[in-house]
Amino acid sequence: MFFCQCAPVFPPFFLSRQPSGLCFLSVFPPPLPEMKEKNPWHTPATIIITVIGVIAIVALVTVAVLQNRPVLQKYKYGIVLDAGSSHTALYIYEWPAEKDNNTGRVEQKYSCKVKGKGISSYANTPEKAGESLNECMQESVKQVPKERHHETPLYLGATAGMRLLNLENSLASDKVFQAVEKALQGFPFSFQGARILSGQEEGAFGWVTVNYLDDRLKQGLETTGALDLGGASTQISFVSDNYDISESPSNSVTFRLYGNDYNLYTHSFLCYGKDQALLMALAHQTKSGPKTIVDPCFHPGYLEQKQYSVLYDSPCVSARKPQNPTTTFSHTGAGNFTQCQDVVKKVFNFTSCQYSRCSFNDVFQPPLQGTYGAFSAYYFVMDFLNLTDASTPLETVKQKLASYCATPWNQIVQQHPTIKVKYLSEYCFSGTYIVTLLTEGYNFTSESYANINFIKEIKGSDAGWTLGYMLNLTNMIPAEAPDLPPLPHAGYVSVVTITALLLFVLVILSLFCFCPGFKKQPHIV
Ligand SMILES: Nc1ccn([C@@H]2O[C@H](COP(=O)(O)OP(=O)(O)OP(=O)(O)O)[C@@H](O)[C@H]2O)c(=O)n1
Repeated sequence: MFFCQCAPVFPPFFLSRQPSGLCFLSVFPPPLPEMKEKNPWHTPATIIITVIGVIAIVALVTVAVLQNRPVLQKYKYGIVLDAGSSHTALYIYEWPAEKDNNTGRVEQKYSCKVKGKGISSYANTPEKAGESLNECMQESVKQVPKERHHETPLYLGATAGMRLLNLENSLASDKVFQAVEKALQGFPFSFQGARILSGQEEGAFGWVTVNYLDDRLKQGLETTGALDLGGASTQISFVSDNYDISESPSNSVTFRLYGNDYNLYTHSFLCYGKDQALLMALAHQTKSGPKTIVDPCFHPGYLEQKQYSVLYDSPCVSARKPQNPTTTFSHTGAGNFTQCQDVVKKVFNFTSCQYSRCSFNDVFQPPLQGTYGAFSAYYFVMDFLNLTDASTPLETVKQKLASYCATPWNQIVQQHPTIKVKYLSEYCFSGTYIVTLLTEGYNFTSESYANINFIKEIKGSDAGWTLGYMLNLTNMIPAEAPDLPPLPHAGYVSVVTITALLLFVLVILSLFCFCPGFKKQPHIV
C-alpha cells in the first residue's frame, strides 16, 4: 500500500482511492470524477509524506551529528624539565583527553627558559638549583588547568652537565638532585622523579621526537635521523639498513612503534657539546701553559684575559692541565677558518678504529642514510650565521664561515649590539666546530650535507629529547597501530547527510513518476 494520488497503474489494474485516503488495487476503473483544477501539494497524503520525510531526514542527520560529535575538547598535560649543561628549559605538552589511548596528537603548549645556568653549576650551592626552577614552575601552575594539576606528570631529566658532575663528584650531584626534587615536590603536579638520562636515551628520544612530530612513525614513512648538539655532549641517531647490530650492540636501540620495527643506531659523545669542545680546543692550545695564545677560532682584534683554573675546571680537559701554568692567559684572536679547522680536528681521534667503520674516537658508525634534522646548538649557531638554508652548498658554507671568522672583532660587536658578548665571540669557533664535526667526524660529504635540515621546531613543538621522553614514559606511542574508525567524524556526518538527501530526492521523484496526480495537471474530480 502506498499513499499517493490514485491513478492507473498497469492496465487492466487500477488504483482506486477510498474515502480514508488509502489506495486499493482494483480491476475496475474508478468512477469518472468531475473535471476540476486542484493543487496536488494540498492533498493530505502528499503533505503527510513530505512532513514525515523532512522529519526523518532532520532526525537522521541530528542523530549522526550529535552521536558522533567530538565531546567538548578537554586536554591532558605533561611537564618535562630539560636540565641541560648550559641551562634548564621547561616544556608543557598537551593532548586531547578522550584520545588518551594513543591516537591523539601531543603538542607543545608552553615553554619556559629557566633563568641562570644549568643545575650542574650549583654544585657548591645545591639549594639554589631548586630555587632556580621556581619561576617557570609557578608559571606552569597557571598554564595547566587547576582540575588537571594532580594528574599531570612532572619529569626532570638531566643531561651531559649532570653526567659530568656525577663523574667528577657524585656526592655533589646527589645533593643537586635532592634540592631539585624537594623544590618540585612542592608543586601540585604528579612529580615522577628527577634523573640523569643516559647519552643513548638522549639520542634515541630526540629521534623519536623529530619523527613523531613529522608524523613519520604513525604513517610508517621513512624516518629522518636526529643530530643534537648541546653544550656538553652531542648525539647522532639514525636508522641504517646496512647496520649489523652485533658489531656494536651498545649503539643499537630497537623500537616497535605503531606496528613497525625500527633498528636505530645512536651514539652520544660526552665532552663533544660545543662548550666542552671549545674547552678542549683551548686546552690543546694552552698545553704548555703560555701567557698568550693567538687563537684562529676567534676574531682578529679579540682580546680577553682568561683564568687557567676556570679553563681546566671540567673532566673533559682536567687531565690535560699544564704543569705550573700562570694564573691567567691572554686569549687573542686571529680569525682564520682553515687554521681553526686544524685546531678543532685535534680534539678528535681519527686514527684508531676497531670496527669496520668509525666516526671518531674508536666509535662505530654505520653508513649515513636519508635525511637529518639538526637541532639545539646546531640550529642556534647556524641560524645566527645565516647558514640554515639546506640549499646552501657545503663549499659556500665554508667560504661564508671563513669570511665571518676573518671579520674584525670590533666590527662584529658593532653589527650585533644586542647579543651577549660571550655568545658573540664564540660563533666563529662554533660554526667551524659544527662543519668539522659533521664532515670529518660523522663523514657527511658535500652531497650528503644537503640532506641536513637545521631545525628549531616542528609544527610548533621544539625539537629535542623531552617530547620523546614523555611519550615513552606515558606510553603514548603504542607498539601496534591502533584501530581507527573507518571514517572521521566529519566524513561520517557528510555521508549520512548526503544519503538522507538522496533518499528524500528519490521519494519525491518516485511520487512524480508513479503518481500522475502529483504532476501539475488538471484533475478530474
Ligand atoms: N640562542 C642560543 C642559545 C644557546 N646557545 C648555546 O647552545 C648550546 C647548547 O644549548 P642546549 O641545547 O640548550 O644544550 P644543553 O641542554 O645546555 O647541553 P647538554 O645537552 O649538553 O646538557 C650552549 O652552548 C648555549 O650556550 C647559543 O649559542 N645560542
